[in-house]
Amino acid sequence: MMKRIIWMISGLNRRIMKLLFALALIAYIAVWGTYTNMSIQEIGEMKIEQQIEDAVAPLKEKIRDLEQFSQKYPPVKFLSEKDRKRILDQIYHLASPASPPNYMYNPIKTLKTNTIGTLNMLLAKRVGARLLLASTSEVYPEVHPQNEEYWGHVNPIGPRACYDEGKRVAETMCYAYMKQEGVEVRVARIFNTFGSRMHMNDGRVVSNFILQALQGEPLTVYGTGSQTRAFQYVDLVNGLVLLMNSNISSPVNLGNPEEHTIFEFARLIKSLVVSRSQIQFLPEAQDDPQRRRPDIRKAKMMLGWEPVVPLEEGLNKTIHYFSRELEHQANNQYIPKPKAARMKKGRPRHN
Ligand SMILES: O=C(O)[C@H]1O[C@H](OP(=O)(O)OP(=O)(O)OC[C@H]2O[C@@H](n3ccc(=O)[nH]c3=O)[C@H](O)[C@@H]2O)[C@H](O)[C@@H](O)[C@@H]1O
Repeated sequence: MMKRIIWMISGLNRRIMKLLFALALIAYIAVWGTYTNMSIQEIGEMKIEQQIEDAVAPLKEKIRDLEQFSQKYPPVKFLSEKDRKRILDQIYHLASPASPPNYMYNPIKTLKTNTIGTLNMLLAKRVGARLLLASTSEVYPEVHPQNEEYWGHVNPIGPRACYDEGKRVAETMCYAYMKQEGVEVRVARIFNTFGSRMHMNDGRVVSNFILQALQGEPLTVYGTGSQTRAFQYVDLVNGLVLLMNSNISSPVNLGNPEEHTIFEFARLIKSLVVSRSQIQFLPEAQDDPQRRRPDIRKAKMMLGWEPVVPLEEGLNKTIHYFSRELEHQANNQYIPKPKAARMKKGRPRHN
């Protein structure tokens, strides 16, 4: 074999040998020339590019791995309408100022909350959510006691109209959406509810009287104090949850049927606080409903709900909460003031 190769090389003549050598030399010069013609800057750039390439390579690898990983819950925006899941299995629509001085302060806002706000909530139809509207005893002052069959009697141009007419139209909207669009609605007509964590400047009678009694100020009774109310502790929330989860789509009263005159109520709070405050009679509030007591037979029968916390126990809890808040506020040098309702004309008197 070796002999054969030597024989082949020796067989090439000198001319061919020279030609091969020249070609090899040209090729060598061409490659070296290209390299040496590159500027130092270009060589530097090449090196940086190479370094970037090296750093990015593992990241590219990682992205390829992640792309193979199938997500259980991909972002909602990438899903088709049919596959999108909703969190709102239920909506509690409780928004609205509730204290008369508050809702009368900005009647337009009160109306907007109860009308436009309720319409917005009724977009529940888009997601198939069930909507519970917090309505009010204010839809029916006039007959006594109030059961759900009574349709109410309100003054559409009075100072309370922004609230009670607002709530009435909110109920109307709910039932229109129920009939036309199939929205599931629940309507709770809530009667005078109070409790710990209510705002001290709320302006309703419970917070006003407790605050006045604790601060040694006169308890302000509007009118003669012979008007009545029935007060419910905030454990009423259990009634809302039961109603939401029931199949009752017609309105249901939630409240405590234990009825007191406002004067009796002022005396009760004075004694629970052990306060030396006087009772002061101010002019009657305009359009003030004179008698109110819920008929809660429907809630008892259909929801198995009735008030659990007795009035005095609920008041004691609230008094305790308010006195702690007052201590806290005193440290911050802030003195809360009870808010006054809109009055008929007249002079204050004391008993
Ligand atoms: O909870 C209800 O069923 C409804 O009734 C309340 O209205 P109202 O009962 O007039 O609430 P308060 O402001 O607490 O007044 C109760 C009674 O106490 C009187 N009052 C109020 C405050 C006060 O300092 N002194 C006083 O004598 C009022 O004139 C009224 O007769 C509110 O309108 C709503 O929050 C609610 O929907």
